[in-house]
Amino acid sequence: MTTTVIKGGTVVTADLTYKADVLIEGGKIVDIGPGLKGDKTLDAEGCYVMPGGIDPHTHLSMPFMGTYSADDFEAGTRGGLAGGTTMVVDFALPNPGESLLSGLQKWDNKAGRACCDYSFHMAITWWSEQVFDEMKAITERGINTFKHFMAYKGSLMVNDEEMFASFKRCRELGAIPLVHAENGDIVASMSAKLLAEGNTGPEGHAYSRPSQVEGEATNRAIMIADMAGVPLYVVHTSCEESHEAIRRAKLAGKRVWGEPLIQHLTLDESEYFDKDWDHSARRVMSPPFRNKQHQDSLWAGLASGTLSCVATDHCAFTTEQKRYGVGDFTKIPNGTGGLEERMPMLWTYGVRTGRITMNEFVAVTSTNIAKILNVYPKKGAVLIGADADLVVWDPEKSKTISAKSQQSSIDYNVFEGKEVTGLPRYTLTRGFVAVNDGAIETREGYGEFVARDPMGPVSKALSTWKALTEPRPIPRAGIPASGV
Ligand SMILES: NC(=O)NCCC(=O)O
Ligand SMILES: [Zn+2]
Ligand SMILES: [Zn+2]
Repeated sequence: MTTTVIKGGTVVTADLTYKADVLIEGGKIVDIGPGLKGDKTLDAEGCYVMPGGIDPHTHLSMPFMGTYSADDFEAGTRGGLAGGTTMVVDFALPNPGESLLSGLQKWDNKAGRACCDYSFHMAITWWSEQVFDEMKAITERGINTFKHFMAYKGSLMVNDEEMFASFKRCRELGAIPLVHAENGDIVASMSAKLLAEGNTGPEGHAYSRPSQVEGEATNRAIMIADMAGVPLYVVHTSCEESHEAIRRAKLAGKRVWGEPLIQHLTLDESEYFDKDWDHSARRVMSPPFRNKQHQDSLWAGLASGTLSCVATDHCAFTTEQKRYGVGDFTKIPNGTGGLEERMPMLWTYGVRTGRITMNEFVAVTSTNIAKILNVYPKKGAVLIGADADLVVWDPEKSKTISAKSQQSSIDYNVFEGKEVTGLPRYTLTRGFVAVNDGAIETREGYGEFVARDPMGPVSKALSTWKALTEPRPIPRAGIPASGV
């Protein structure tokens, strides 16, 4: 078998920084140390050798709001690799009333085109005995996370009773529930009022989803998860109110993780006040972009560890698709791109500004989520035996982000014109060099499904603690427990 050596670089992991070569064989890391030799050499002089990024939140070819998100698994993962991401986790979305297994089959079919490894979260969009039963079959297929939409009333949204039932099932199975935390009833009511008052433009989207809507839902989901006895992962945490709820829960010993998006960290609400309808509509996503105070809160969360992972929620729509919502902001397909930009933007606005360290960068782009998903150290690590999903990061390489040179298939880029410094020289997916000295040489269909076992360390610990402390009957002399 041929070997590849990454030579002369500095290995950067979530907790260490040291000079070493990395030797790869059969898609795995087989040695780390000085003076290594291989059949093929990749020059990493002046570069950092880091675990490839894991994006835990994408929607590729997602049927949504009367259309499909425009980037499929090929274009999405090609963009990811171009920006240093070597694994994506997409959401399998059965329609309400549809079997989870048939929903999964559809995503299996689409993901066959992926250029890097991938996994799925399963969405719970309705509740029944069938869903309860199929959740077990889903975990046996290597999926240990279940997503719940608290928003999108009338389509994907589940109510508290359904969420509580599903969370309890997650606990039995050792799985982790995820939530899109926005109060869908309030959003629907506020949207109707705004439209009736003539607020039909894209800014209406932001007005209909203030931060309280997110803070309330986040806190509610945390409390429901605590009563069900499961950990909770809150996707796209965008504001202080939601972060506050997560922070408070963490300090109280609850097992909760928050996931800010690169868009919320670096783009703000002023985008919605642009005079150009297309400009504003292209940035419509849920939750919407927030103000600088909320952004500061998210950055502080990454630095302090109260927020855990930076994702993209990559869900790209063309301008033509966005125009479905001319005259009614509730019809603008929600979503933005970011797969190619996540790592360079976070490096530029996080590491280069001193908001986070290089090791924290690795933690929040890769290692933390690998641990949460229970795939560490196969993924998210530079260790002997780990998959050779690596990025050789050139901290001096710069570019200006532009739709003209992007991998995504859409006609604009929400980060257009941003100058980034810090880009991959090489990106390796299980040893295959998909980005070669900046050239994109991805292989469609190369990606493999990554199965994830349930009952990861946190689920196990919390389950043990909840079993120890659960309510018990008090034995009383002369009173039978059965009441007979
Ligand atoms: N975030 C967004 O606006 N679109 C994708 C679906 C979701 O995650 O809510
Ligand atoms: Zn969402
Ligand atoms: Zn999403």
